Amino acid sequence: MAGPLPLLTTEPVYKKLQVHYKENGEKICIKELFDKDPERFKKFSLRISTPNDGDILLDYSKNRITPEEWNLLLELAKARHVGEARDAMMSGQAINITENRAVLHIALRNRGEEAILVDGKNVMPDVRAELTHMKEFTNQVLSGVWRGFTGKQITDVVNIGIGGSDLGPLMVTEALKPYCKGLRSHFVSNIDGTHMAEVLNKVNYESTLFIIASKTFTTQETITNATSAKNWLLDKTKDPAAVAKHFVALSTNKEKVTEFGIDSKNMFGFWDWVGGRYSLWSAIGLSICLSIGFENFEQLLEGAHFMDNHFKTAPFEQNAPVILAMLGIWYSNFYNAETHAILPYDQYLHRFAAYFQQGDMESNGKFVTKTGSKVVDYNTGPIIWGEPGTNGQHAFYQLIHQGTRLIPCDFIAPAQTHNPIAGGAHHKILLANFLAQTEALMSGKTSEQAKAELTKAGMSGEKLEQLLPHKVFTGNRPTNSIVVKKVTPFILGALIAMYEHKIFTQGIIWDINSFDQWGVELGKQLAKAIEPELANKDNISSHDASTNGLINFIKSNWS
Ligand SMILES: O=P(O)(O)OC[C@H]1O[C@H](O)[C@@H](O)[C@@H](O)[C@@H]1O
Repeated sequence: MAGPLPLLTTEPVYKKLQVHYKENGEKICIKELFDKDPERFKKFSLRISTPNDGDILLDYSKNRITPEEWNLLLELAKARHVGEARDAMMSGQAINITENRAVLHIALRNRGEEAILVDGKNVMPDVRAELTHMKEFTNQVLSGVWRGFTGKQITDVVNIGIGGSDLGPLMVTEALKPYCKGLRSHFVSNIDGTHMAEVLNKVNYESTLFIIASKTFTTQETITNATSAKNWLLDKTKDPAAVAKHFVALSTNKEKVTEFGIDSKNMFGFWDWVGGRYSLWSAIGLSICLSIGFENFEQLLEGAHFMDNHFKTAPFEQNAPVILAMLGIWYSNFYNAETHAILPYDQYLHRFAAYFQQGDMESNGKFVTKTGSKVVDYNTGPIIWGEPGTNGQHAFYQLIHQGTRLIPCDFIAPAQTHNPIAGGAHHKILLANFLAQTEALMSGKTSEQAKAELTKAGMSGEKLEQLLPHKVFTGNRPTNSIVVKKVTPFILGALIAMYEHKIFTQGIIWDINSFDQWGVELGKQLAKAIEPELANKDNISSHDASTNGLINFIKSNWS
């Protein structure tokens, strides 16, 4: 790619999209598009066939796009050189420019033979060696060869980490519970002592393995929590030798791991080219391996690798990450949608949206372009949120259906459940609700329809007229539906990678660096300054009046 990208809003095709939006945007009626074109579902949906886990269906036909806008959006992806940027990432170039690092989570799940070079060195032998280390350790723990200090078999695993060293393993462990081999998994992230205390109450020191997960091994929350766990163990065993049997570390920082007191042979490494929020595929996935077994973890990697290949080779009009990305651009940058909801109709995926809050918002929550200028006339990353269906339906869907904001939603549903209880009745109801929601969001209910219903129910006159406007649904609310056969490790890996590459593509369009996270630093710095001020009860006056007032109020409540 020759030189830096021009400002997004000066791209000729972006300008064309602006004209289209101005002339058409508010007039596009999804339902009418279906009426006009019986082939619309066929044209605006994509089936990706996996080798053994069925097809992934992405139905994006219920969106406010006509073929004209869609072609322009795909043209925009080309104009922004998404293909070249993708190839630069996948070939190990230092695309994380503010940290001068490659971005190679794809190497962690590369199942092919090809070399991937960073500064001229093939990283694949190291990746494979670490996977072998993880496999051996997992098998030792699961088979009972690895035992606690007093000879008991391990029954509980506590992952201590935060952000990318917590959310991924937690989300995947929950999502793949049906594949659990029997160990109980716990996750401690919050510095709030309650989180650690509650877990320690549940486990037995003789059969508990602590995994200290931290890329940097300097994160205050994690090191404080790990130290408390270590002291708890030492308090019970009265023997420092116990640490070697109950603590392992996942990190890029050998020196700090050793300093903490964990033997380097109990350390699983990774590299600075693995971003925290893209690290579940690395040693950070050890708690996943211990939960579902190494073979299933490999299936997760296989699924992600499959999606990497899809992203790499499929033309943009059939490329799931690019399609999702460009739809998001349409809503964020033209309709000014502020948020994007991820709504999995699968209880096991209950942390999926939370995981992508970090994945998306830490990646694309940036206001400075790669060349350092301020983004002034377009929005970057949206606010990501969501809860599993049908819980969300009974909580916040009211606003999605009848609120004043436009909220594009992704619905994710498996055709088959892992738990077909009551003869499969639950799953049929769940699926009926998923299908009904996307239909309702698109179709809405006109005043005439609502009136007919009220009349049928025996209502008339002033009462009917009063109630009528409240019963109207404007509809035309856009949704994507992502349907899979079943949430297997392979499919989950593919879905996660699909969203990762969507985020990547949007970052390229917006010309921001999706791979740093300076925004988390300022709060950390200021907390360090406040900490000593909480050492005693003295009145504080070194901050603004509000911060002083808050500190002094807290202190006055210490007795
Ligand atoms: O794994 P670590 O180094 O403990 O970092 C944990 C988290 O810290 C910060 O909040 C950010 O840098 C996140 O991206 C990261 O995931």
